[in-house]
Amino acid sequence: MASFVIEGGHRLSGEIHPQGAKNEVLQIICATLLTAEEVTVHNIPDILDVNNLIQLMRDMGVTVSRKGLDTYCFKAEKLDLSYLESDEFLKKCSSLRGSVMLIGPMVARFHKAMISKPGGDKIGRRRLDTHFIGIQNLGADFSYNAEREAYEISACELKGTYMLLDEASVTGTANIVMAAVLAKGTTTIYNAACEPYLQQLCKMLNRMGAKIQGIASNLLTIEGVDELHGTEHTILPDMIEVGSFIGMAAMTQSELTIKNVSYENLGIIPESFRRLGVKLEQRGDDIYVPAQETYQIESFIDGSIMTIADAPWPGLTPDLLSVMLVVATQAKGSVLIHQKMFESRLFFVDKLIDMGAQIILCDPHRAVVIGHNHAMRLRGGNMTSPDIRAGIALLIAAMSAEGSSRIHNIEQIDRGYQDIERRLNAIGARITRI
Ligand SMILES: CC(=O)N[C@H]1[C@@H](OP(=O)(O)OP(=O)(O)OC[C@H]2O[C@@H](n3ccc(=O)[nH]c3=O)[C@H](O)[C@@H]2O)O[C@H](CO)[C@@H](O)[C@@H]1O
Ligand SMILES: C=C(OP(=O)(O)O)C(=O)O
Repeated sequence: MASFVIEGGHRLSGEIHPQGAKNEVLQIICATLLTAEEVTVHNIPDILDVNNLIQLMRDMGVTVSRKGLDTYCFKAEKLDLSYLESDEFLKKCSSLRGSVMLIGPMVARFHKAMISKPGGDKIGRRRLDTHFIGIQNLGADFSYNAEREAYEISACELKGTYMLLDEASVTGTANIVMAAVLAKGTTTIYNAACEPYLQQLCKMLNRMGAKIQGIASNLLTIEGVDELHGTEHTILPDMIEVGSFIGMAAMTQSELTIKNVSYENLGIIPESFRRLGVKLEQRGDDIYVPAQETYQIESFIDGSIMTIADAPWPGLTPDLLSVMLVVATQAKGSVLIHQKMFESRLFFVDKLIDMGAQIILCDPHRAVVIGHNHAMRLRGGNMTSPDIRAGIALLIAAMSAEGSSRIHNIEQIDRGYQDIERRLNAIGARITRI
């Protein structure tokens, strides 16, 4: 298990470029299974989760060739369907959340799929009902093999239908869309998730010959087609990384320019940081964060205490709440951070409390943060990263802290942030991997 040693208290300066979006690329790679033709994908981040999925595709028989630093071609002409029944395949799926999105394309094109309980962050219950019920509605049979702890899915033919999802699940919507594009007839999905990740997936599928309407809304209409073709696709900048860099600049009182952020796809993220008092400017497609000695949390119009809460898109993504919570520890004022979606994502605050932060964890979903207004710096600490976003939040805390810190289990950070210590050291951080 690798660790980071961080010497805190160094200001950052200069420019940083966000990587391609992890949660988009996981969907896009799975979608390449929907055609026998070549799909070229640009701006693929070099991170653990993505590399594991690419390897899994190769193991399944997909021809994958690297065409450039961040460009790959996928050709799923023939698959080794027997591999999909192997223990090795199931074991690999269980270490990767994105693997759940193999079901939709596999059932649509090859009429069968097998999947073990997918991995990903241990941040509370992560049920798969939306995926399973949606694909069952299209006509697939699911059975649970208790001995192998795996689901077996089969379908002779998928048929379009109307469905109202019980929740706007991101990967669930992607899975159902990928199944529906090759189903007979029309599928209507209401309460669909509509993050830029999904908008990008639907746009790519349409370029491949799919007929999807309602992109960017929560009502998708999909007219099934007989087959899809090859295409080219470029992954958007990772909005969670962009938000992490905004938080990092504010906490370390640094002047930073975040380049080519695709501002129109950031939704409410910039405004949410502004509500914490963080100043930032849109400059073309960049975000400029000036060095700020202090930032003051806003109140609501009626004077009541600010709440930052997650919500399905276009609400605030839950993946940035850990970073926003850390930023609040040095703000002027108080804020309630309400993580509605996941029930174990706030427990990392005990580490921040050890570092000197003033936080009251009210219950698993809510924490009140009373900011220090930079009057007292956090102290360096020794901690373990419980999940990807708590990991980056702790890294931000350590970069702003007095003294040196150690973060263990940084594989969690590597899951989603490319070459992070090299990129941050290039703008002034002092992080060593050991
Ligand atoms: C690989 C990937 O893309 N992972 C992302 C994806 O996970 P994933 O697709 O697994 O997450 P879901 O959207 O299915 O749901 C996330 C959690 O929120 C709850 N929920 C969801 C929708 C809703 O309207 N109400 C509600 O309470 C679910 O019960 C679940 O506990 O979306 C999550 C929510 O943005 C992000 O945190 C993950 O980074
Ligand atoms: C929770 C996340 O990832 P995953 O869904 O892969 O666990 C995340 O990206 O913040």
